[in-house]
Amino acid sequence: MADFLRTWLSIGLVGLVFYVVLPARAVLITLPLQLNTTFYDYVIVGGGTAGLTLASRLTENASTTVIVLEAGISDQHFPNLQIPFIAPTLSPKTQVDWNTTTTAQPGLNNREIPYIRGHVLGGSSSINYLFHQYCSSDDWDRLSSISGDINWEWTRMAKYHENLVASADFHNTIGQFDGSDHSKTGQVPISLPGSNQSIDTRVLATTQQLAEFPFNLDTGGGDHSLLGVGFLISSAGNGTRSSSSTTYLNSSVINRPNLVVLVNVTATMLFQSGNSTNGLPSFRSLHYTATPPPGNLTLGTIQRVTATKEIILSAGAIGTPQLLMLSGIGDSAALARLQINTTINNPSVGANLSDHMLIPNVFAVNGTGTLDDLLRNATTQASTLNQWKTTKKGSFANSVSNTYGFTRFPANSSIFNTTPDPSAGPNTPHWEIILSNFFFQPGTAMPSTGNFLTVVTVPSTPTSRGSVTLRSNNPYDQPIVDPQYLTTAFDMSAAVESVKGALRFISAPAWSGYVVGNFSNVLKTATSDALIEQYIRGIAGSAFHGVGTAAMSSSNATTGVVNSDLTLKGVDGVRIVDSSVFPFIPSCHTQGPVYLLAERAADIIKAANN
Ligand SMILES: Cc1cc2nc3c(=O)[nH]c(=O)nc-3n(C[C@H](O)[C@H](O)[C@H](O)COP(=O)(O)OP(=O)(O)OC[C@H]3O[C@@H](n4cnc5c(N)ncnc54)[C@H](O)[C@@H]3O)c2cc1C
Repeated sequence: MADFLRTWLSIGLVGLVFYVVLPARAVLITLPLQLNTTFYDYVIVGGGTAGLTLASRLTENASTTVIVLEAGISDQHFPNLQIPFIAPTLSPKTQVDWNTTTTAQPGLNNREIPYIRGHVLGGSSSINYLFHQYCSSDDWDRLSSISGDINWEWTRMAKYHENLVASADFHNTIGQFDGSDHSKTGQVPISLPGSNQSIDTRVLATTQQLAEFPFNLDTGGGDHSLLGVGFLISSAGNGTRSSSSTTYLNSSVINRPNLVVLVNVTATMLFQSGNSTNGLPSFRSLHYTATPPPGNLTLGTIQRVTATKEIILSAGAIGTPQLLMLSGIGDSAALARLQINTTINNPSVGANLSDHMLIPNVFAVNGTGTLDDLLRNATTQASTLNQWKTTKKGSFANSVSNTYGFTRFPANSSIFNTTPDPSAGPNTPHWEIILSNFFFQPGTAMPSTGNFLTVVTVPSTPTSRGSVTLRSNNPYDQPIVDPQYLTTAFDMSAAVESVKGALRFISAPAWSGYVVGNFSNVLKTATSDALIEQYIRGIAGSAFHGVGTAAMSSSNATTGVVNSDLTLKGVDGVRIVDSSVFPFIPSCHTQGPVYLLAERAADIIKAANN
């Protein structure tokens, strides 16, 4: 999708840069020489989803000093990040993406696929697709049980909620969400779709016609079951993206004298600055350099910064284990092969990578209300862009979907014959269905004519586990990202069942005469599970929800990277707060869980240091 959208939007986006005026926010520091000191209470590596949440919360106390080091650029120069609908054009292979590619994936016919992660202030929350939920209460309860910390239970995490605002067009949203499930005092504005799409009524009719896909009044998860199909809640307010940068780092926060945000700098290594009173190695200093241009591996001038209280790693599920390993914290045999001295031997660092897959199933439809012509027609794009610029309404104010949902496999499903149910509990989905009113098949050129429906499916509880390892001891070298997609029998069966579920969804009477046929010739002739499997291996991609590479475990566990209070095991002075600490992938999109994690982390850190 990204390629064709970038093409069709290129003219409009150029226009946007000139016309959209961003709200005034303080200029971020880009040169280390501008710093007054190299000592701060907290040094946060990564100004992404979790990192900026923490920076904002920790500097609420005016006497607490914080520096954030962000490898990417400032989001303030990229107003197109704010337009929800064009999110898929922001990556891959752009200035705001790390441009990481996976290793050849055996489960995907040995394809190497883009592994997108934000390289910009706000991190992945600045470029993601804005789906927003908190996953199931079971997911949080499992985290609590694995970590041995009751405070990760959903009932105790629910207080860290978002701020539900009106839909972009202020339409009547009664029947589209449950207001009692949402806080109005949180930091991240979220909202319902601002404009109807022609397929919305068919989707809703399907929930009446097929018992398998009941209507879900609220898809936010947490207090409300995720199961069923309903309206998408987006991390957008008034038609504009809510990222961790636009929300937690708003103009009043960025102007705090006790907060410094340094962009375009890459942390390259933590180093031991002493020992704690109980004999653990203390890591409170780190090295960083100006971020080099892509592909430049020559080490730049090294700067040093020291935390008087803690270093907090929020560099994401790839960046955090990479930095740990560069610092000698990881599997000692692997580190030795790269001439890195081991300080802490912990083979769990970088292991256990878990990610969701996205399977885009495209169907030709008999109808003209799709958004395909918007994608093809420059005049319509220009007027839609203009509508967004002037009113923050219209198709560009919405995410790529209005409706979606989650479902479980029946308890007696043959899929459980060989693998016990990997879900966190009975209210946790096994797969997700997303309805998009246009052609959405990453990597495939959009047909020049025709109208399409894309039914994306996402298996929610994958059991395949991959890894992040170092390619070399050069901090600018991309790490080796190997998610091992679809390498378990359960994951392959779940993927096949999700596609069959998508086919059942569109076989409801509501779609009769509308869906004309499969776009994919492979799916068209896939008359057996084995053939559907082949189709999936050729088409599936990442949903960019990687977790698990610095997994949380109880303090007496023999595996894992952080304790339940997010302190790095075997080390003094370091915590990890980002998606890498989830030992299991939450069953929904991951930014909501990351925000909650970071909110609680801020409370833990404040309590520990007061
Ligand atoms: C394309 C895309 C679409 C997605 N869509 C959705 C969605 O619709 N809904 C949803 O819920 N989730 C979505 N996600 C996932 C979600 O956005 C992430 O799980 C979440 O934002 C991760 O937060 P994080 O804090 O762990 O990492 P990030 O937000 O990625 O932050 C990590 C930050 O650390 C910086 N960094 C890394 N290494 C270093 C270093 N050495 N020095 C300095 N800085 C460093 C990075 O540049 C980045 O800014 C999507 C992700 C992507 C990439």
